[in-house]
Amino acid sequence: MAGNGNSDGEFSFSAAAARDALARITTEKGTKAPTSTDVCHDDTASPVSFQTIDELHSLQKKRSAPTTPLKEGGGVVIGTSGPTTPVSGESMLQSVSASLASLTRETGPKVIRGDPTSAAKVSHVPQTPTSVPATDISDSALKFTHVLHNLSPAELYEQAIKYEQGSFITSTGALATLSGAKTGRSPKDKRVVKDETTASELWWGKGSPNIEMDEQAFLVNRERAVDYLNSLDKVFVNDQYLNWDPENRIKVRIVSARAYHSLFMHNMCIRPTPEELENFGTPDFTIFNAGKFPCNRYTHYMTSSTSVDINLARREMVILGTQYAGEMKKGLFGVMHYLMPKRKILSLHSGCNMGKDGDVALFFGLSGTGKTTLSTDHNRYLIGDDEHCWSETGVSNIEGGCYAKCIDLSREKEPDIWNAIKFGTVLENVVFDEHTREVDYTDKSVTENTRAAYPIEYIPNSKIPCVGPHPKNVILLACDAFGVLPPVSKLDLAQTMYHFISGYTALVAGTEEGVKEPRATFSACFGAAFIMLHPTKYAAMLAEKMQAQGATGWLVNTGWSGGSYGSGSRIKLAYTRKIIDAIHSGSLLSATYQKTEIFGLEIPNEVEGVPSEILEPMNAWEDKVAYKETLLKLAGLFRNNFETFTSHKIGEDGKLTEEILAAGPNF
Ligand SMILES: Nc1ncnc2c1ncn2[C@@H]1O[C@H](COP(=O)(O)OP(=O)(O)O)[C@@H](O)[C@H]1O
Ligand SMILES: C=C(OP(=O)(O)O)C(=O)O
Ligand SMILES: [Ca+2]
Ligand SMILES: [Mn+2]
Repeated sequence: MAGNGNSDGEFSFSAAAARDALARITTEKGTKAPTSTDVCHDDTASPVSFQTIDELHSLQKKRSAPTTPLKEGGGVVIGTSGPTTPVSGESMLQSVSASLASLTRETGPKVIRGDPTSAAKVSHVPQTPTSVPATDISDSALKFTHVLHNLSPAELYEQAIKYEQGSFITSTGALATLSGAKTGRSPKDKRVVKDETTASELWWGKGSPNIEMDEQAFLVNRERAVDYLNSLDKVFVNDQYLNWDPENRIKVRIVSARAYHSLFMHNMCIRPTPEELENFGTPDFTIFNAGKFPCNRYTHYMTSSTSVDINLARREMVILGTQYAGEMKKGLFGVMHYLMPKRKILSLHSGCNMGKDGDVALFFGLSGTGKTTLSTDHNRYLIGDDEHCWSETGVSNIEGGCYAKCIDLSREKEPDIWNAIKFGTVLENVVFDEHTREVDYTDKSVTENTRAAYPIEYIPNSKIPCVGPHPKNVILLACDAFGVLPPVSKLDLAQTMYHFISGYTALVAGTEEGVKEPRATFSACFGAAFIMLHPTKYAAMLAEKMQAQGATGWLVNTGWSGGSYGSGSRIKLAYTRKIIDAIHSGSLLSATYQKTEIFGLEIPNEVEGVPSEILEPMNAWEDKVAYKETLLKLAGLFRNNFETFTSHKIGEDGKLTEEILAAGPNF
């Protein structure tokens, strides 16, 4: 019989022995309380060291060892039964108090470490010792804010389940949560403070994701968020890092109201060691996530009750009116798109993995094109699924976790993602069986954008630390729902830049209301929503790096074949994986190629494991006239989109700019 661990395969259990193991009940009556020597026990039961239920409970939890001893009577409050983690204590609390301080009143919040419901003896936390005129004292200054600092996943589970509606443990141990009314990002509600510096540095105007607000409006929203957070019994504070490149690591602090948000960022950012946390000091960037609380439309620049505001000068981000956790991750990505190019480092909206021989591939693409799915490859080391940096020395992941789509997730097609959905993983907006807690990944009742956020080490072949050498292949992913782009084509540098700047994908608008026209999306650098500078700045850096490293560009269509959405079908994931394998191995480089009309793309005649009929898209279409019309239509959309860039020079090289302009469709 399997499972009992006996080497000879036998299982034995003596009922008599088990009965004897029970401590005997003493029935003796007497005035004196029984001592351990009075209690009759046999040699299999050990003496108990507790006399009361409270004592028993106090034995259950061992205090986490702080890396430095906390001062006796030093004023830092540590909960005895509330969640605790080893940190620097006093300096951390003072730093958090400074983060949470109102900018309009003279006294900051009083902060205490630990859960407000814990039985901890609460003593005072030292505040900035200013003597405040009585008229400036407000009730909010008299109140304590409990700080739950860098809790562990287990502690965050307990917080979520106790206090946040819609939090459940699924059958595989993940934490199912609801993100509330917003189940995706709100790009129209993004605001960036336009000041003297950012006015000239950032990309503003048509096509730009940066919608302006002024410093004053930012401060109004900041105060709103901080007052909201301080009005709560407790706030969660995460101190973590971005970027696995140690030279260019950024310290981030996330202050939030929900355990869901804290666990999400615990998984998505880089987790500090206890020693690093102790020496964390002042963060480089702080998020105030008050997403449960709306912004006020009477505030200048506000057009809805949602606002995601970035102030680069203050190094702060404020979130009001959306609880979708992805705002925090992608908001920080935007900040990196500003900070990194200043250091001559290129930030990339791409997945990244590495083969056994150290060959690195980047996977660019808009949402839903396959960055996460294709970078998670059992035969390769995962460096990251979404946000990277490319510096003088190679690539590094910005994050410490992955954020995978779960809709229609299957164990067969995506085993590593499937297996990563376990204890510690945040599962957003999925539907599950109320009794078994088994998740139905096909259910879109809450949203189609169901997600799993897990630490990168949950993928068995992740590369820790998440860094690698210079990329050999740069793969541009497009999910072409028109079905006219080839499943794979090899690009020269000018074509790579043309398609990088275009940032094309086409998805289907609404799958529910029957067959609809695919909608083309062009998003510069495959991530216009997150870039801060003009797209040509990133493009020039990419061209320079690809040229210097001799990297090859590829365009891979992970969308439709044999017709547009409705008549054709999505290219099988198994075929796309074969195509990607052939790129990684280098075998696709030695294939014979032919050039397509209009787009001028080089397509291979053969790819191992892929039916050759589908490699030239026209072959897969029955109606050749419809194919040609659709192709021309898409070419027109590309041309219109690129018009805004025709007046821009890419880098120093005037020749490259001309070549890029010529690398688009010809018709
Ligand atoms: N041929 C294909 N190539 C890549 N992904 C595919 C393919 N067919 C279906 N899919 C599905 O499309 C989705 C791709 O999404 P994802 O990898 O999360 O994109 P991104 O990370 O770029 O936002 C996944 O749900 C995946 O299962
Ligand atoms: C989290 C996101 O990334 P992606 O869809 O590319 O995985 C997003 O765009 O909100
Ligand atoms: Ca994205
Ligand atoms: Mn992704």
